[in-house]
Amino acid sequence: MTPVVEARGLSRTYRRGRLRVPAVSDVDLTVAAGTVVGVEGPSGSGKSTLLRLLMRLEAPDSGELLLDGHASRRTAPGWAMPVFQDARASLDARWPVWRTVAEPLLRTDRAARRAAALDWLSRVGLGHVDPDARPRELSGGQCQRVAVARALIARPRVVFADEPTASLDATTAAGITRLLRAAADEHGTALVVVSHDADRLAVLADRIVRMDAGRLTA
Ligand SMILES: Nc1ncnc2c1ncn2[C@@H]1O[C@H](COP(=O)(O)OP(=O)(O)OP(=O)(O)O)[C@@H](O)[C@H]1O
Repeated sequence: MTPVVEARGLSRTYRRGRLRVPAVSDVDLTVAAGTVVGVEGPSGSGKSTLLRLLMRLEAPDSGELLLDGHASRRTAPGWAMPVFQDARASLDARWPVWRTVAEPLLRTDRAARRAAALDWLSRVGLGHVDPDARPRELSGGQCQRVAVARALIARPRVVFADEPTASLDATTAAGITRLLRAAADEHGTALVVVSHDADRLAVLADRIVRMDAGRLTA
């Protein structure tokens, strides 16, 4: 079967003055449908840069990235969903949270979208939050859960998540971990999850890879 994500020799170097900082060096990574790959590694080892390359938010200096076997830049809306490290900044400050959660449900009518969003807010443990609240009225961890709900609501083919449980207490983090795992098991979503939390990754991931100074080790 064609992997959902196939990276070959991805490299990305940043310029800092006269210096060249190799953030990601010659990374090969394959992620099949229904599998969760955990990415761990020390701060500054290139994990977030790798995710941005896989999401095609940045172009690599060299290497190849195939998504569902295609090298073209465009994927269908909602095909790949992100959960960014700074969740609040990734949410539209002007939108009520229900609308943000429902955003990937492109063609559904408004009442159905709102109902689905309320259901997902409840699944991520935000059933008690006003669905018309704006992100500034929520805590960082609540914004993170809004981002997870938005990422999963339309059953995407792949989710790229950067520290999706970092600002959550242990019980809430366990609930979010179960939802991510269920997306893989029940809907065949592929997930790439960056986390500093080795225990959580051990529960969530089928395979854990480690970034070290831009290089990937098994
Ligand atoms: N936009 C940028 N411009 C210049 N250098 C950058 C940029 N983004 C990242 N870097 C550098 O690339 C390297 C990898 O950074 P990256 O954010 O990918 O690491 P990380 O493993 O995600 O770190 P953390 O765990 O702290 O989030 C670091 O040396 C960082 O300073």
